[in-house]
Amino acid sequence: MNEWGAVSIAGQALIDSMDHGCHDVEWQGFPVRLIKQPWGELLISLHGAQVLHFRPANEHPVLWLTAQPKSFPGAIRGGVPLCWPWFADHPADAALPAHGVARTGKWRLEHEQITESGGCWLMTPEASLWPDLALSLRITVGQNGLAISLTTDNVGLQAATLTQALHSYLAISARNSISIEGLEGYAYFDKLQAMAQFNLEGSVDATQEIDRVFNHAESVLLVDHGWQRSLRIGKRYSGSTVVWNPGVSAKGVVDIGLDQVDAFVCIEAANTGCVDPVVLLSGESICLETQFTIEPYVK
Ligand SMILES: O=P(O)(O)OC[C@H]1O[C@@H](O)[C@H](O)[C@@H](O)[C@@H]1O
Repeated sequence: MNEWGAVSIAGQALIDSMDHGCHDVEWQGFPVRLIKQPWGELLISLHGAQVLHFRPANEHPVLWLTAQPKSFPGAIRGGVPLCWPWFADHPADAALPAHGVARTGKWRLEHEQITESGGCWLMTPEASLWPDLALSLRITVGQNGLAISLTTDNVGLQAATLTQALHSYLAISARNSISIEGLEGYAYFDKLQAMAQFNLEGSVDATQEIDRVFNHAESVLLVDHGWQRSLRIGKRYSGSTVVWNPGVSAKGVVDIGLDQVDAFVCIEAANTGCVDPVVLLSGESICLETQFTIEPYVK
């Protein structure tokens, strides 16, 4: 527990050791920008342009972060990894890394603006991550919470197809203390059943392993009865909502483990191959966005 009575994240000791302000520091061997302000805390990794941590003042963390990341330059589990320019396995080449190349790419901070109630950060890759596709990331903190927008521009001469996700690891008090609202009645593909298609009857049960891609373009409400918090997960330009928790499959996964599987659920704004792959003509762009907003808790 920290001074606000909130649960600590894996990087909390580092955050607590720093003064208010903005700092370039190292977390577990990864270069990060730590922003500590009266409005809250934000930790951004330059490796992967990944928001690792966000906590508005006097709140529990919004995002979960592993305490045992793979060594640099591996993919960091937690926060909001960028899956791009493909989500899950590459459709044609199994040798390519799952979830693409953005989450392990080198990024730089182009612009930072801090305000009384939040701020804005613009990031770009240090070098092109994929032929003919330019990428940039905007992170915005305001009174309404956190928004992350990933913009892809087709700077080539041919049309390009991509899939992508903002793979949010949302911190929770416990899996059996939450409800996930807004997906009822929607069609989904179940990765645990060879991508068979179903319609969701009732609400999502995330107390056990779950790996589903919903054909769903709306927002989701994550109600945490343990923390008495409602978190709205909004999005733009996304027709797929992915819900993932590894359940018992986390056993032996070094950067999760069975002790942590109860501490998060992933609800991801995505464009997936089975629902809404994106085709960008030459000169076109798409801005995939996810937003996290704390709303009044209603039992
Ligand atoms: O271990 P990774 O590559 O970060 O992926 C984690 C999970 O990410 C989810 O988005 C996928 O639906 C899962 O199938 C996958 O296991």
